[in-house]
Amino acid sequence: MKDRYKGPVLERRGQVEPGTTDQRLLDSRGPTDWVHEDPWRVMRIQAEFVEGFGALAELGPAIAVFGSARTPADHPFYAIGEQAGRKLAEAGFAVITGGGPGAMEAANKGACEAGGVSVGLGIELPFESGLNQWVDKGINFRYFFARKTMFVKYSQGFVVLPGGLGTFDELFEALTLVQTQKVTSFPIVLIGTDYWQGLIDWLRDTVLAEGKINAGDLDMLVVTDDVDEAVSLMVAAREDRWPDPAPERPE
Ligand SMILES: C/C(=C\CNc1ncnc2c1ncn2[C@@H]1O[C@H](COP(=O)(O)O)[C@@H](O)[C@H]1O)CO
Repeated sequence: MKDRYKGPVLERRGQVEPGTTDQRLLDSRGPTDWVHEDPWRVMRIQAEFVEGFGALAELGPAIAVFGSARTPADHPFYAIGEQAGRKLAEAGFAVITGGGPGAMEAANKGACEAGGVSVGLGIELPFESGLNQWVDKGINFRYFFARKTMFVKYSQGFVVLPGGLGTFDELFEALTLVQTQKVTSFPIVLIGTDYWQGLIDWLRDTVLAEGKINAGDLDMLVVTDDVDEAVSLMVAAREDRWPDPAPERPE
């Protein structure tokens, strides 16, 4: 039996697969199981990174706004989300959200109505709701981890409105990246003191007290009810990072 090379892979004896790669590509009558297998998924994952990087590369300074998908349009936090989107846009930031309903929709609406750049990074979910109507540049991701890379790579700060597990996931990922110095000068502002105070107390009284974080780690978080304060912190971080003239993002 001859050696068989498939790209860099050598196959011999019982490991040799019948047919050639070209045959498998061109033979439409072949089995289709491969579309559900990991090597094919890797290509789709790669494609999500390529699409995301390509679509967002020239976005300019941007802030991600996170928050509950379940915030109703008549809730005060919807109005605060809208205000945050609007004021961030007025300060010259693109606004990036998860592109879904609730607090995400509110921030996109504020940014869009203020004439800013309103971005939605949606996620394919079993109970699909699609990108909200206020997203002007949208990408729908299959994979959470590819989508999360985009939030961090293309935002210079996070504004976090009250939310549930999805919001916690995004918040704690950002905190971990700052703590481990994977990202620098990255302000994280939680809006809604009543909502977040319990978490802050637990982080201080239990997590810090048990030595699981350093006192300085708590300084990563600013908690406020004031959208203007949140926006000012984002502007100050932008000025620190790109002091005059207008910001140009490094790769
Ligand atoms: C629950 C419903 C729709 C969910 N649709 C979502 N679309 C886009 N992004 C989402 C969605 N759900 C969660 N996310 C992400 O997590 C954060 C919100 O999660 P939470 O658990 O609601 O706090 C948000 O920032 C998104 O990035 C139907 O109402």
